[in-house]
Amino acid sequence: MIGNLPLNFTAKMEKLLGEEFDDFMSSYAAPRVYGLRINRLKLNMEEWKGMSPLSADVSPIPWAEDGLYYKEGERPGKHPHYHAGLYYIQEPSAMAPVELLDVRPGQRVLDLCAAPGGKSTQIAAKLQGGGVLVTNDNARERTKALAKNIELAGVRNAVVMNEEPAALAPVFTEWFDRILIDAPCSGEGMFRKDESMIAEWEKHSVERCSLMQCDILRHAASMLAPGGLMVYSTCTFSPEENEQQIASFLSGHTDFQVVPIVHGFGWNAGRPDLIAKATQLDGARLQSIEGTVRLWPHRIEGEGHYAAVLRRDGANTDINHLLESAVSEEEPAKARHAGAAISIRRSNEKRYDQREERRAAKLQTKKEWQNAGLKQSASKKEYKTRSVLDEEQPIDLWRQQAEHFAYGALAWTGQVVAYGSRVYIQPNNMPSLDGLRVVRAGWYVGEAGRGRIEPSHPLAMGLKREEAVRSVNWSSNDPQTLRYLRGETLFVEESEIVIKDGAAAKGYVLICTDGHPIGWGKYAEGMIKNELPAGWRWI
Ligand SMILES: C[S@@+](CC[C@H](N)C(=O)[O-])C[C@H]1O[C@@H](n2cnc3c(N)ncnc32)[C@H](O)[C@@H]1O
Repeated sequence: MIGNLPLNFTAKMEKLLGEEFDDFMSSYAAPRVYGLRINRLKLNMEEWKGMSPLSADVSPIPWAEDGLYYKEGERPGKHPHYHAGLYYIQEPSAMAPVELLDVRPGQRVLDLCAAPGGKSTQIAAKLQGGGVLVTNDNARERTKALAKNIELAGVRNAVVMNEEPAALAPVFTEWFDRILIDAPCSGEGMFRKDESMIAEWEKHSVERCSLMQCDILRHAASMLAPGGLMVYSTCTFSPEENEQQIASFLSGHTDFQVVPIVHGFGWNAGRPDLIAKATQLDGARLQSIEGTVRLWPHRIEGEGHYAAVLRRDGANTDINHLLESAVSEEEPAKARHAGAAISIRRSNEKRYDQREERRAAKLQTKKEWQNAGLKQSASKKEYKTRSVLDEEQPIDLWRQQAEHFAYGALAWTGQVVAYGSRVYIQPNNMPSLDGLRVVRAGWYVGEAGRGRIEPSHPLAMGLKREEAVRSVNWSSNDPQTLRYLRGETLFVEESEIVIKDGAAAKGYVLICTDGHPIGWGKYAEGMIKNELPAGWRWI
C-alpha cells in the first residue's frame, strides 16, 4: 500500500506533519477499521444489541451516538437486518460531521452533496421524522443510490433532489436551519480504504476540487437562515481544501463565524498556519480556524476527515418547526413553520391538480418520468403525461384506498402530491420545486394504475409493523425470511398473519423480520405473492 502512494502526496504530507509523519505512514500498514450506525428511526442501540448476532463483538465509536466498530470478516451487509434498514455501514470518521451539525427534530436541513446518503440517513435519524431533510447531489447516477438508501432507512420526511447548488439557492434562500456540505474532494483520506482513489487523486486535482468547493460553499451560505449552522467537511488532508477553503469563505462572508469544536477523541485542531498569506483574514478570525478539526488516521480509529462548523450571525434559530405546528387555517402567515399540520388538499383541488400537472411537465429526469408512468414524446423530446392518468386521479385513489393496507395513513404528517401516477407524501410548507430536478418529491407511498393504488416498497420500509393492516413476522434466521428476500412465493397458514379488526385476510401483507418491515407481499388462499422489487432482492 505505502509503495503505491504518489510521491508528491507523501512529500506534501511530510511537510505538513513534521514529526508525526512516520506515525501517519505507519497507519497505512495498520488494519482497516469498520463501522456501522444503528438506525434510530427503526430501533435503539439496546434493542439492536438484544437481537443482532453482530452485537457480541462491537465497540462504540466515541464521537458517534449510534456508531459501532465491527470486526473485519463480519458481513453486516449480508444479513436480513441490513435489508430491514436497521443500520447503515459507514466509515467511522465519516460519522463525525453530522454529529457536529446539531440536528434536532423539527429543523429544516439540507445535505447538499449527499450521495450515496450515509450522512443523510444519519441526519434523518436525528430529525426523528420531524422537520424536513432536503438531500441533493448533482450526479444523476449517484442519486439513485441516495434515494434507495433514504428509502431503505425508512425516512418519511426527505425530498431527494438532483441539482446544482446554484439552482437550489434562489428557491431556498435563507430557508434552512442546518446545512451539511460534505464536499467533493481529492479523497486523500480514502487511499487506505479504497486504492482506486489513488488514481482518482491525479484526476480530481486539489486545485480543481478547491474551485468546486468554493462555489458550493457560496451557494450554501445563501440558503442558511440567520443564526443557522453549516458544517463543511472533506475526507482529504490538503490544506487548500480544508483550512484554506474556510479562510477564503470567511474573508468573503463576514456574517459567518467558526463555532469552535471541542478537540476530544484524539481529534486535532485545524491549522491556521497552513493558510496562504494572501488570504484577507484578520488575526482573530484567522486564529478561529483552530476551532475546526482534523481527524488523522494515526490519531483515531478511522480513515480521516476535516470538519468546520460555521454559524451565520442572527437570532439563534433553534427553530423547532414541530413545536410551531399548532397553526390554524385562519393564520396563514404563520403557516410557514407548521411542521406537523396535516395538509391533505381540501379546497381548490382542481387548481392544485393542474399545478401538479404543470410541475410534472417540467420534470427532467427521464428515469423518474418512466418510473412515474410517463413517456417521452419522440419528436419533440419533451415529456408528457399519459391521458389515462387524468382519469385515475392518483391522489384521490390514495385517499380512498390507503387505509386498505396502511392503518392511519391519512393522518400522517405531510402533503399528498402526485407526480404522474406516483403518489408522495411531501413534508409540509416546502417551496415550489417547479423547474428543479426532483428525484423523490417526498415519501413515495404508492402508484396509481387501473383504478387502484399499489403500495410502494418505500412505503413498506417507512412503516412500523403496527401501522400495517396485515403483517407477518419471521425471525431473521427463519427460512421464510430468506425466501422472501430472494423474491420467492411464500406458503403460509392464514393464522400466521396478524390482521387488523374488520379487515379481510386477502390483501397486502407487510412482511417483517424480527419485527421490522422488509417489504410487501400479497396474501390469498395460503400463499403470499412476493412484491419485493427486483432491485431490492438478496443476490
Ligand atoms: C464526499 S461525496 C458525499 C458523500 C455523502 N455525503 C455520504 O455521506 O454518503 C461528495 C458528493 O458530492 C457530489 N458533488 C460534486 N459536485 C457537486 C455539486 N456541485 N453539487 C452537489 N453535489 C456535488 C458528488 O457527486 C459526490 O456524491
